[in-house]
Amino acid sequence: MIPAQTPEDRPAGQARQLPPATVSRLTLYLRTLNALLADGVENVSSDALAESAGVGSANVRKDLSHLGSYGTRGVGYDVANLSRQIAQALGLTHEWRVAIVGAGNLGRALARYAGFESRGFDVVALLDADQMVIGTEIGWLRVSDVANLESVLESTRANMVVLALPAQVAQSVCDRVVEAGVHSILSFAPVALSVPEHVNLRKVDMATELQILAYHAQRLQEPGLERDRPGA
Ligand SMILES: NC(=O)c1ccc[n+]([C@@H]2O[C@H](COP(=O)([O-])OP(=O)(O)OC[C@H]3O[C@@H](n4cnc5c(N)ncnc54)[C@H](O)[C@@H]3O)[C@@H](O)[C@H]2O)c1
Repeated sequence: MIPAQTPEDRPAGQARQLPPATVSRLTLYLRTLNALLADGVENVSSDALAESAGVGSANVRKDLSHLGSYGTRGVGYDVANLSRQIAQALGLTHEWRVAIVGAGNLGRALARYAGFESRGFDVVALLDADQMVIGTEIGWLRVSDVANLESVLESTRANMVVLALPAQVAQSVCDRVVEAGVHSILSFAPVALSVPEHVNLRKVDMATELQILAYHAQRLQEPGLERDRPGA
């Protein structure tokens, strides 16, 4: 995920636009580097980083060169330094406060997921339209009424919104989110949403991902075809 940033939000020195594939791979390197840090490892080679992230080592060197990081021959990359650089490039040194709209199966699961906080995302609000759900506690959050969306976004200082809503209401809620000034939106709703150009909208569509996976799985079974892997 690419956190949306206004120029004011952007940490000093981070002005460069990174290729989307690089951004995706940086998140993988960061996860690996954080695990190495936790194990007290100080240096890592591009080959080792490539292997643990499941990408080619040429990709690693190219991606990290975008950050101005070239490593030292025979030593590799300084783990702590590189992890800091990647976190900064991804905007993770910034405080991201996430509101989830839709407290159904998906919204509740996301709200309970403990892994967001350690990666710099604080879930600060959960909202729903159902009177049976509003006021209930999920994890440590109390579900707010979506009728108060604007004031909840303001009081929690949310700067990212996740839409975990039925398709038919997603656009109208999305419009309200944008109008309220939140310009980073991740949507799980199976519908195309339109947003103004200055808004960063990302869509997660698991069904599409599964279809892509099915396509690649089928290719692997066809003899003589190029063995292209998803994500390779
Ligand atoms: N992209 C994916 O990979 C993926 C995977 C699973 C589900 N989904 C989609 O995510 C969405 C949520 O799925 P789910 O299983 O949690 O559904 P769900 O029916 O369990 O939950 C939807 C919730 O949205 C609430 N809601 C309805 N209208 C609302 C509004 N105007 N404002 C606020 N809340 C409102 C409902 O009260 C309900 O609690 C659906 O659109 C589903 O298709 C996407």
